[in-house]
Amino acid sequence: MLHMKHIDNTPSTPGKFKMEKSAYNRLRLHSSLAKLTFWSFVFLGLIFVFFFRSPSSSSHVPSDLSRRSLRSSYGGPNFEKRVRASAKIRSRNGISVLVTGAAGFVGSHVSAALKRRGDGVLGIDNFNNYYDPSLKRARQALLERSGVYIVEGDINDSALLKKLFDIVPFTHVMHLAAQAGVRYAMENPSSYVHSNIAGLVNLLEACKNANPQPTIVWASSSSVYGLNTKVPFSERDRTDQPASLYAATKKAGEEIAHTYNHIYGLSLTGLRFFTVYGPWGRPDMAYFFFTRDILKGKSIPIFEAANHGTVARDFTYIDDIVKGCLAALDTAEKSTGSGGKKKGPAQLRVYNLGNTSPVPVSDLVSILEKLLKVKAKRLVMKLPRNGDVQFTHANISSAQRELGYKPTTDLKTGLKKFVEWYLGYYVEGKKSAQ
Ligand SMILES: O=C(O)[C@H]1O[C@H](OP(=O)(O)OP(=O)(O)OC[C@H]2O[C@@H](n3ccc(=O)[nH]c3=O)[C@H](O)[C@@H]2O)[C@H](O)[C@@H](O)[C@H]1O
Repeated sequence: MLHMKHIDNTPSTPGKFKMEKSAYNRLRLHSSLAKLTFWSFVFLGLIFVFFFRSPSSSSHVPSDLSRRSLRSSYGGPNFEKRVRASAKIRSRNGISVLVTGAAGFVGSHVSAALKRRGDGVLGIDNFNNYYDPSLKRARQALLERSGVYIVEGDINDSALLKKLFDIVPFTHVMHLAAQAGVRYAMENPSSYVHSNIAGLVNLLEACKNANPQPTIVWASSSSVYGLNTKVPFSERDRTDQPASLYAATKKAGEEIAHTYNHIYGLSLTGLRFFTVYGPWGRPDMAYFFFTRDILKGKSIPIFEAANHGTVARDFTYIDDIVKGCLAALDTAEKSTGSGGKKKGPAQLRVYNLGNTSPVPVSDLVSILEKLLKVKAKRLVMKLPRNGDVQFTHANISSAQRELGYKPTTDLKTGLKKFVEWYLGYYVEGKKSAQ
């Protein structure tokens, strides 16, 4: 009102008042029309957004990945049928397990072993290209033949995880999806945070919300012992001086596991794997690319510590690791919570799964030379400061006592099996090793 009065009584030029007033009225009419048009557009825009947005893009779905996944292959009766069939328990006292990273090295072996003994197994894997994805596809094809379906998706996709738990009341989760490799962390640090931290939290969120809550067994790493010098490494030793971001994310995973156990009553068992090797292994690991490069006649870098110090690893054969994983699943207690609420204290465990006999890297090369019948071109180099530690050695007394874990394969026997597989897969199979 005051505003109007002020305008009405303020002619700019004498004699022009009347005309100015009608011009002002026209102006007001125009501005009202403009406002009306503007708000109509806003309103229509809101209606458009409301009706045409994907139903899966509601607030609990965090990323484009989630939207894409639900729109495309996930969902529908055929998908649910495949998921249910794969997770179906076929033995008395069997368990139903969601295996993350099922197309990976350890994941594919564990999935196959569970399926063989009649457990229900559903895999999930994002098939990323950290190493040759065709090897992951070949593992997938093998599992497919034994009735294990691997859903192609990321553990960061909470809508997908929720959907899987809605379809199957998994009793257990075997969490093996991770960004592995100690040296690659300097090249791509965020992939470690994405998979080993954000992915783990996302998975634990899905597990804690599930009803019933599953029991979780997951892969930690020998690298958490970092720069420790006291050997063999025991679970009671300090783990607060990691030498790589990989190790730091695995250590963080152990603390995150503690939190979810404490707040939500999730039963959690972390397994500290010691340099796992064997058939269908990871091409980024030394024993694997040494084999490839020895056969190609390329030189191989062999690390040594200061003053010609030996670099050694407690190399552990895949079958021994698989037995440890299954024993951890079988001895784990149930989670105590339901639908996000803790009902009582739950089990929280961590075990070393190693071989207990460290072997110098130069000896590993000698074994490969004999098996391949080719002399290696050795290029001895100083251990780079990019994540490697000088040695690892597991004390496995806890796993022995509580899981009945007893490794039986020495490095020579295990590498023989690896080389047989390698030659069959790459040389006879005429595939190119990348
Ligand atoms: O136990 C683990 O938790 C980790 O094990 C594995 O790490 P590592 O034990 O470092 O295996 P890997 O790279 O095969 O090097 C083997 C040896 O070769 C030496 N090495 C390596 C490369 C090279 O060019 N030359 C060399 O001498 C090197 O110094 C080392 O002594 C997994 O990759 C990792 O994901 C994690 O699971």
